[in-house]
Amino acid sequence: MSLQEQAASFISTCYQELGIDATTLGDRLQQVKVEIEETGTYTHTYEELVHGAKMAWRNSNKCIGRLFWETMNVFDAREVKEESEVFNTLKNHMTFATNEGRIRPTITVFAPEKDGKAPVRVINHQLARYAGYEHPDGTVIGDPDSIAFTKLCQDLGWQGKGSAFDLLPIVIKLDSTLVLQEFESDIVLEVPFEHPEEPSFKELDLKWYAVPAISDMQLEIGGITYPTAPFNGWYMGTEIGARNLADSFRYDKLKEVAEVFHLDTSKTSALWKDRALVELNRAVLHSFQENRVSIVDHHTAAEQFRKFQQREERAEREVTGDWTWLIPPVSPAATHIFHQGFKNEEKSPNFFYQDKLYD
Ligand code: HEM
Ligand SMILES: N/C(=N/c1cccc(CO[C@@H]2CCNC2)c1)c1cccs1
Repeated sequence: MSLQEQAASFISTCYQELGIDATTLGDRLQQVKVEIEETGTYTHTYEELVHGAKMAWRNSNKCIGRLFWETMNVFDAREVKEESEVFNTLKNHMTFATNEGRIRPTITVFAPEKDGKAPVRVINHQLARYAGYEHPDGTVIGDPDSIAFTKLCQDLGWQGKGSAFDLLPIVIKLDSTLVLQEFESDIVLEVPFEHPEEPSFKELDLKWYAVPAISDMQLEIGGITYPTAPFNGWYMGTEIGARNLADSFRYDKLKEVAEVFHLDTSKTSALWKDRALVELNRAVLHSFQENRVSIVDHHTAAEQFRKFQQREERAEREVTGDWTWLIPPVSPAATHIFHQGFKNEEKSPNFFYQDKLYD
């Protein structure tokens, strides 16, 4: 589709969903047509940007959390150009979103691509994430998923403490220069893990950051690409308890958890990994709840997703989805999602992967 057609399709849908009267729509479509003819691109109004970002979340096929798509907070940072302003805007996003634990789903939209180039990029995968250090003997401290990015930060002069949970700095790219800055430690809220019944669990010294904020995907609305549009929600417990801390290629903690519960790890048929997974996930949910930090268990999340499906049905919109991502990694068949199919059709507006600026 041409830019003009993509723009017309988005703006028509947007105005129809917002109940804006048709005469305004006609004027707007004409205005956009002229702007594209004159400049090769067009500028979204604030309300088009806000609704477009919400539609992108609603169209995210891999997301189980879409029930709340209309409640997202949208910050318009399209005029933010200076390095210090970019860092401040990102810190303000994290502070606002964290909200002392009552997490607010939020997106900050920076300037769109111009002549195929991004005015600003955030290099981090997430605004908050832990470093990964690969020692010469092959042992890894911290998050193996962060090894390459940690090396980049070190090349840029960053010194981590070398612990398993060192918060990484923010790295942005402006005018083809990479600049880094640490978040002040009070900006990133973290939750230490304890188990609801087993006091010795805390001796594992596990913790995780409160707010997942994806900062490396691009937002596409009506043919316009926003390369930097960091967005956050809250965690589903299994992301931390069944993947980040459990995967053998991540923090690989299942054996240590099994030992805390004196499980027999000599044969798989004792299902010690499954029992360790349940106890680790119970500890994650319990600890977030004890610290009054938003989190959702995978059963509640599935029920919320069912409600999203019902509401979309009433709005006469087909719910598309990627089944392989929508099913939770713990007890998937205990949710309704497992027992149905989804069309994995890509709608727009949406979020997309883009080139990683480091290897
Ligand atoms: C509010 C709470 C939210 C919850 C509990 C939630 C839950 C999830 C989960 C569990 C995943 C799969 C992640 C993985 O397996 O690594 C996911 C994926 C995704 N979510 Fe949500 N989400 C939430 C909010 C949001 C928001 C606010 C946005 C954007 C505005 C969003 C957009 C996405 C996208 C684009 C993906 C796929 C990412 C990829 O392809 O790598 N979600 N979500
Ligand atoms: N709970 C979340 N979970 C995720 C959502 C999207 C992506 C991810 C992490 O994706 C990584 C890349 C592919 N798998 C891990 C996690 C949210 C992050 C931002 C808003 S909600």
